Amino acid sequence: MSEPSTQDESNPVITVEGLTKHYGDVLAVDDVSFAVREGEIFGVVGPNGSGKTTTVESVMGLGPFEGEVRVLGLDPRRERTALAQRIGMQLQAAELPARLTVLELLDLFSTFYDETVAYEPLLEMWGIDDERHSRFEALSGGQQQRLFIALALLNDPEVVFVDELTTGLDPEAREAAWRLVERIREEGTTVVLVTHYMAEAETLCDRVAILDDGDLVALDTPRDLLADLDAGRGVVFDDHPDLDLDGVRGLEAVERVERADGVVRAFGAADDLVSSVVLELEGQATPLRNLRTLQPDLADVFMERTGRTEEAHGR
Ligand SMILES: Nc1ncnc2c1ncn2[C@@H]1O[C@H](COP(=O)(O)OP(=O)(O)OP(=O)(O)O)[C@@H](O)[C@H]1O
Repeated sequence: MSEPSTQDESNPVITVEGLTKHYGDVLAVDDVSFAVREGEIFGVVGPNGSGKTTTVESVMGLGPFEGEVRVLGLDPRRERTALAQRIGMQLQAAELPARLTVLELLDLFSTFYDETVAYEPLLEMWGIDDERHSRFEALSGGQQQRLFIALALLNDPEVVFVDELTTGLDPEAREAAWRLVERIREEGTTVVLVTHYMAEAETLCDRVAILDDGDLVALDTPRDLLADLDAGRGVVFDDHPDLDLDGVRGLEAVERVERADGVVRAFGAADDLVSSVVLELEGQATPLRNLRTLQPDLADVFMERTGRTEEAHGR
């Protein structure tokens, strides 16, 4: 989980107030408000169709919306051209001409900006300097990710928008992409990260806005969202007919015991939950098997706020 954030709270780089967006009869974003602080990784999280892309596209000035939005002090509807010079957007593979080389792509995207950084340090920094003459289609998945980031940083933006960077990547490539995002922030750039992976948001983001069906259902640091959870933590182990759970049920640390599907789950918020359960069951003839802990995560926060699992919605 991220360390407590150290951003300047008095200086939001993005403010969103009452953002509302309809596509015909579909209410895609419903009265959403939040602010993004300078230097943070801000997550926009939620299941498919919850309104993440619509929110971020509105903030970038792509298309009309209702409400008030300021990015770096600019109104994205009236000052979109000026804003485009100061923000970075991560593109999707499908948006790049596959046969162009890395240098040709940098040339192409440079034409959008009044000023760009020098290519060579950028390519070196993201470890694709040896690939400058390679076609996009010939790059490995990891090299493509790094090129997306280099292109998004070509105009030395103050805020960069990263949308589903890790969708479809295997766990190792995903972690490598996370390190890239952290590096962007280390260079002093504010990052707005769109993802439907709750675990990704929990790992990477200083604060997250969780959307569901166009509504903002939670906004805070992952740590505080988890601390507010009623669910507490849990311990789980294999069930056995000879296990007597009365003692466990009576423990001060245990708030609830569930016995179903061949496992026993004991929940509670106390730090000594695990140790007191283990101690209580130690004397019994049946040994504890497959003991493990259950830590609540952002998916539990989503479930508590919406009454649904994220998978159950919009897929
Ligand atoms: N161009 C469009 N025309 C009509 N409806 C749209 C359009 N774009 C999005 N929507 C609808 O608006 C809602 C929010 O979509 P949006 O793409 O913002 O969600 P999302 O959280 O980014 O989802 P995903 O992860 O699938 O991109 C959905 O109901 C979607 O079907």
